[in-house]
Amino acid sequence: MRYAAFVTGPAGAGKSTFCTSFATHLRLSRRTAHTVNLDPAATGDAFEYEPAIDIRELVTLEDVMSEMGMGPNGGLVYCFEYLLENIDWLEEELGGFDDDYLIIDCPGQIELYTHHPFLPTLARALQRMGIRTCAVYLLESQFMEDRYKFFSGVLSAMSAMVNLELPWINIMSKMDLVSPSPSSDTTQPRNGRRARRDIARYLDPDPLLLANARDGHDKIAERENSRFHELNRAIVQLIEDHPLVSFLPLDLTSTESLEVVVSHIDFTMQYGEDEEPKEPRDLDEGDFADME
Ligand SMILES: Nc1nc2c(ncn2[C@@H]2O[C@H](COP(=O)(O)OP(=O)(O)OP(=O)(O)O)[C@@H](O)[C@H]2O)c(=O)[nH]1
Ligand SMILES: [Mg+2]
Repeated sequence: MRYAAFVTGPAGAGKSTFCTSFATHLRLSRRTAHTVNLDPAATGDAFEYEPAIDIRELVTLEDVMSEMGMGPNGGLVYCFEYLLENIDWLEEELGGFDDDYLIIDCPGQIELYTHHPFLPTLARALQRMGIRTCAVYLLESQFMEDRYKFFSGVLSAMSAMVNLELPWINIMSKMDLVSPSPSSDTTQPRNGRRARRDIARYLDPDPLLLANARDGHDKIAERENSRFHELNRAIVQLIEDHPLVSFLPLDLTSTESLEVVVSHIDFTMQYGEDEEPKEPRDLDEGDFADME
C-alpha cells in the first residue's frame, strides 16, 4: 500500500519546514518517506529536503512567466493545468516507489485550495494509482493573536476542506512561538493557566470567542456597523453547527509533539491497516497428538 499526505496551508505557514521534519521523523522511525515538491515557483532555498519528485522538472513558474508572458498567479494556475495534462509524468515518477509514504509539499496560494479543482483532481489521480491520500492544513500560531484573523483562518481551512474532499487534519503550527502569557488579549489576566485555557479555546474553536468581543474597539465597531455584527453572528452559528475545525498543536522543538501529529496523520490514512494481521497461529492437528 502507498500513502500520500498533502501538506497545505497559507503562505509561510511552515509547510516546507514541517515536510522536512516529518520526513526525517519517519526515517528515524525506520519508515520510508519521500518528499514531493509541488511548488513550481520554489526557489533554491525554499526547502531543506531533497525532493524525490519535483514538479519543477516538469514545469517551472519562471519558464511559464517568461515564455507565456503570464503573471505569477495566472502562471501558477497554468503550471497546475499543465501538470494535470501530463499526469503520466507523475505516474512515471511515482512508479519507482513501492509500498511508500509520500509527503507532498504544496504551494502557499490559498486559492489553490479553496476554489481551484487542481488538488482534488490530483488527489483522485493518486487514488486511482492505488495511493491512499489525506490532507494536512497548517495554520500558524500567530493567527491566534487576533480573533478576526483567527476566524478568517478557520473559514479558509473549512472552505479548503470542503473543496478537497479528503480525510483531513488541521494543525496549528509554530507553537514554539506561543508564549505562556496571552499575547494581545489584554482582557485576560496574564497567568499561565488561563493562557493555556485560552489556547485550548482556539485549538478547539470556541465560537464565543467571536461572539463575546469584549474590548472597547470591538464594541465601537459593532455599534457602528450592525451588519458586521450580524455577519459575526452568522459565522459563529456556522462554526457552532459544523464543528469540523479543530487544530492539533505542532511544536517542532518537541519530538513528542511531532510524534502526536504523525500518529494522527497515520490514523487518518489508516496507515498499516492492510498489513497481514498477526493472528495467533492456528492449532494443527499434530498439536493434539501428545494430548491423546
Ligand atoms: N518559530 C518557528 N518558525 C518556523 C516554524 N516552521 C517554519 N518556520 C519559519 O517560518 C518561515 C516559513 O516557513 P516555510 O516552511 O518556508 O513555510 P511554507 O508554508 O513552506 O511557505 P510557502 O511555501 O512560501 O508558502 C521560515 O522562516 C521558517 O523558518 C516553526 O515551527 N517555528
Ligand atoms: Mg514552502
